[in-house]
Amino acid sequence: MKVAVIGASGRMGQAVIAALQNSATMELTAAIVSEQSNSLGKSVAGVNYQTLAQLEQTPDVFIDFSLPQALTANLNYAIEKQTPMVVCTTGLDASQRQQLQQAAKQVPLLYARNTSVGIALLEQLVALSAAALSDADIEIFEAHHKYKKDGPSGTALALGEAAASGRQQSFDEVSAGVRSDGERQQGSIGFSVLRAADIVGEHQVMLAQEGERLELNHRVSDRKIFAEGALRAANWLVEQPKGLYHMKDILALQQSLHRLLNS
Ligand SMILES: NC(=O)C1=CN([C@@H]2O[C@H](COP(=O)(O)OP(=O)(O)OC[C@H]3O[C@@H](n4cnc5c(N)ncnc54)[C@H](OP(=O)(O)O)[C@@H]3O)[C@@H](O)[C@H]2O)C=CC1
Ligand SMILES: O=C(O)C1=N[C@H](C(=O)O)C[C@H](O)C1
Repeated sequence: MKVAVIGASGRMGQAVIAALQNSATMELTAAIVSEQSNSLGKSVAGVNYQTLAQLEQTPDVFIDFSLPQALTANLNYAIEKQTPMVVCTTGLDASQRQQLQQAAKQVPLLYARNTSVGIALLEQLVALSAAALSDADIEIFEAHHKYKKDGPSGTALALGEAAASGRQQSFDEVSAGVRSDGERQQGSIGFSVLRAADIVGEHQVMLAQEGERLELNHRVSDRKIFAEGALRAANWLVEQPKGLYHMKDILALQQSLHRLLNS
């Protein structure tokens, strides 16, 4: 399978390229960067860095770990070439999320703010816990490396959305955003953000009640976890009809949880 990586020069782009070099079935055929990139004129894993406009050979799938400002051009290209795309970029605003929905009517897209299996499972556990502990105060903490541009992380927001959906609430109505001062409003979901050194990605969801609290933690110490998840997503996506998919669709976690809860 021919794979084009968008954001190829970045931390995640490099991790995906390393994972592709270990794959028996998938190969890197294009390393896409921005028009301003310092990497143009250089190569990686035997492939020259190039812009999307310079791409000559259409791949079987795109894996996008770039930045929000690249989204529109990336989606338009995927539609034009009728090529599935795994979108892993975070920090998208509401109109960009809307663009994803629209584009998915024309081409298969998988949107994953976190491609690890652990976070896909954690989202299900958070929805379940939020429903079961319906009065608990929910707070979400995330920690990442000092270069991360967006915050709260895409994963933290996805976990907040999972908690709200577990309580059949609208996330926008219950989200308190990043906490600063003032009393906590009952039923709100607050976020705390830490940026330091080389932390790869850590998330904690706390469900606190008087006298006890449940803490659900996930820590990634190596970006190959995200890279391998993205390859798994790409492998799965190329077999799907147009539509918008998520990691949970690949892993069928909802069915497993449902079976367990009903056994
Ligand atoms: N879903 C997941 O599991 C994960 C998602 N992420 C997300 O992935 C994204 C990238 O993270 P990370 O690798 O750390 O970030 P980096 O800043 O290291 O990499 C982003 C790369 O995107 C490239 N880029 C910028 N604009 C464009 C453009 N218009 N077209 C093509 N490439 C472009 C830049 O390359 P150049 O300057 O050379 O053009 C840059 O190297 C972030 O949104 C992050 O939150 C991160 C980890 C896991
Ligand atoms: O920028 C990162 O590094 C990460 N971004 C993703 C996010 O915003 O949730 C996923 C991961 O935690 C690493």
